[in-house]
Amino acid sequence: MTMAPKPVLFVAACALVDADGRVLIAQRPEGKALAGLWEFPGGKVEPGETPEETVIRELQEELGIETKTACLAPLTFASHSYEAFHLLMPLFVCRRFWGTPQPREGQGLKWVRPRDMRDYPMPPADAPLIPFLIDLL
Ligand SMILES: Nc1nc2c([nH]c(=O)n2[C@H]2C[C@H](O)[C@@H](COP(=O)(O)OP(=O)(O)OP(=O)(O)O)O2)c(=O)[nH]1
Repeated sequence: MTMAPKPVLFVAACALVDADGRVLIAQRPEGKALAGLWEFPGGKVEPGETPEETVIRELQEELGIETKTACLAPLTFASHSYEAFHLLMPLFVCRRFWGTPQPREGQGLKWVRPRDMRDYPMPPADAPLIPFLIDLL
């Protein structure tokens, strides 16, 4: 039997870094897929958007902060097969942003050191990204 090919889902995410080298993670709200897990802020790349534009939009919508393309540095990416789709997710690093992140969607927010991220359950696609943040910070 042949299987239907999985669609590739294109998501863009961002590691916001504070002056102490901690990274912001957000808890996925109830009702969404992977609810309760801690993730990097971000979301689906909409048609016509660059991944940088997606990150800038999602940071505004989810956290109420502003940044710009010049402040987003590519770090690495996730490529992970979930049951229903294959996730392709570039991860940017952002150290320069305006405003204080607020939980605009009622999500939990936490600033954590990359070496402590293992204490926060994250989606399976995210685990391979953590060593890159440990090396960077
Ligand atoms: N934002 C984000 N999504 C992640 C991470 N790891 C991971 O597997 N994902 C998955 C979960 C979702 O299947 C997908 C992101 O979609 P989403 O549902 O959060 O995106 P969105 O905000 O555009 O969604 P929605 O309002 O349409 O529900 O990527 C991560 O670290 N950050």
